[in-house]
Amino acid sequence: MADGNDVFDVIVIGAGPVGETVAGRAVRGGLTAAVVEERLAGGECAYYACIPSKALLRPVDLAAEVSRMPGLELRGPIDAAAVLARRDETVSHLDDGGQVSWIENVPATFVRGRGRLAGPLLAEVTTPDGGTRTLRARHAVVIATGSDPAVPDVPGLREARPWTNREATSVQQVPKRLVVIGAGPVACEMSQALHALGAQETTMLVRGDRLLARTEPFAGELLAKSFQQSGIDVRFGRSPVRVERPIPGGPVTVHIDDGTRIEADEILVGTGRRAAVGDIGLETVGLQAHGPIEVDASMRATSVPDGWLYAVGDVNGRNLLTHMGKYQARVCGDVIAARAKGLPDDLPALRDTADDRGAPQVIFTDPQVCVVGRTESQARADGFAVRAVEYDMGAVAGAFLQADGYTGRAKAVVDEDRRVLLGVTFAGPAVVDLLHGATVAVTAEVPLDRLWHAVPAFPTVSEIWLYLLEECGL
Ligand SMILES: Cc1cc2nc3c(=O)[nH]c(=O)nc-3n(C[C@H](O)[C@H](O)[C@H](O)COP(=O)(O)OP(=O)(O)OC[C@H]3O[C@@H](n4cnc5c(N)ncnc54)[C@H](O)[C@@H]3O)c2cc1C
Ligand SMILES: NC(=O)c1ccc[n+]([C@@H]2O[C@H](COP(=O)([O-])OP(=O)(O)OC[C@H]3O[C@@H](n4cnc5c(N)ncnc54)[C@H](O)[C@@H]3O)[C@@H](O)[C@H]2O)c1
Repeated sequence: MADGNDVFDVIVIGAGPVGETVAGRAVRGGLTAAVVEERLAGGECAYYACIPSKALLRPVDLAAEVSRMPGLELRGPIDAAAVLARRDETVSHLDDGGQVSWIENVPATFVRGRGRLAGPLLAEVTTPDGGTRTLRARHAVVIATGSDPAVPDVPGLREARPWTNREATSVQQVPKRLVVIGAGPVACEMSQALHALGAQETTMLVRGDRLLARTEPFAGELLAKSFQQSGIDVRFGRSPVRVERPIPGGPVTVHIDDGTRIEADEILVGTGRRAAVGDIGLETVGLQAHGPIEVDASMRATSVPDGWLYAVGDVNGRNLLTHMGKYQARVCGDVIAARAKGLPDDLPALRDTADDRGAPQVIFTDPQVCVVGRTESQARADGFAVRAVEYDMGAVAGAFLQADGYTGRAKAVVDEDRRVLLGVTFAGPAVVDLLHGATVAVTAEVPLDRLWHAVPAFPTVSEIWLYLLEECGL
């Protein structure tokens, strides 16, 4: 049984960016909270995903910018050792002391160990010394355990101990020959970063016919062109059928479905994620122990009676993005506090409405790919009266000042019935800061006739908005 010190209003299992945020909001709402973490507070995002990957990509982006500006020249290739050293700084050398202090300053109680449900409102923690600590929640338990990389069932692949995002982002010695499986954000970002940092022979095996298949087709086409120009070997319609690595850590041979094979120093899988629900005691509360935990718009697990279990972030499978998980966490922490105090729990801020409209996302490659809302094909499939307009970003004054030979494209998807934007995509250099304007327009459903009066400054790349609206007939 939990002793008096181990009873909290809210228990959060998993101290990634999402779990930390739930605790912060619940305490802000007047509750007490405990946060359980088995590895590093800060989660995948801080040490093996968003932060280190962007630290590896930023110099690549800058170098590309320099190469497009006459009069500027890099003195030599990118100094990979310096980049890796800076990467180590950005991940605090894998020391989570700063994150633990943040949690304690909330103030919330930090509990190091592996957490699992042990029945309604009960969690059991296996502590690093092998002991067990039982925590009891008065109001809610929140699962924020994130996700793990999915490794495809290719004969010999698991035995070859492939790299996942963890090894790729914490790389110490960049392999010269690299094979990457996948064409999503992980595969694209890490292929470009590692290629620029020394993986001279980088081959991407893409089972479909484009990169970033969930985005507008032109985004993947621009990216593929950029990869091919830089020397990355992108093979479409190709999958590995067998992998061999006879000597652990030695060269790896990848047999491909066209009968050819590649020898490489390392193989990286970027083939999606699985919700981290293994061995967290879901069966003790009647939930199935595989797949994302389904939740309602207040983040409550839909299949658990009495409404005390919540799930936020990657583990609920809504949108596997840090900012969307943290948004869900704000909803979740606030709604738990409201319910605990018997306050109205159905205010607009206490419901997730952003996930369904389409999350904003930036793929930090060169070119950058920024998306929010629906693509044209998604909007059509959802039954909207769609009008889609595109514009060449290279024709915008701000863009051609930005770089010689600026290549980029933008697209807006409009709901003709309501005259609001359903989705926007930008692909090109230095487009990242255009995204939030698009997010405001899409999520707040700003009518096009009002958007027309949001005049973009000259000569900025934002003038793309003017041209897209003109294409819509304004
Ligand atoms: C290479 C890569 C790059 C990415 N880049 C971006 C990006 O640029 N922008 C973006 O928005 N998203 C990005 N993402 C996605 C982002 O990393 C995730 O969406 C985000 O980390 C999810 O946060 P989370 O808190 O739900 O899970 P996590 O960050 O995975 O944290 C979950 C935490 O729970 C802990 N845990 C798990 N089980 C238990 C247990 N039983 N007991 C105790 N603790 C437990 C884990 O140790 C972990 O610390 C990237 C992902 C990858 C793989
Ligand atoms: N900058 C960012 O926002 C960013 C960066 C990295 C990751 N993420 C997020 O993290 C999550 C994971 O990213 P991801 O790229 O691993 O997953 P993903 O699901 O986005 O892409 C997986 C890719 O692997 C391919 N694939 C899947 N199974 C395969 C198989 N058996 N054989 C060959 N190919 C296979 C798919 O066709 C796809 O191209 C995503 O939700 C992504 O949005 C975000």
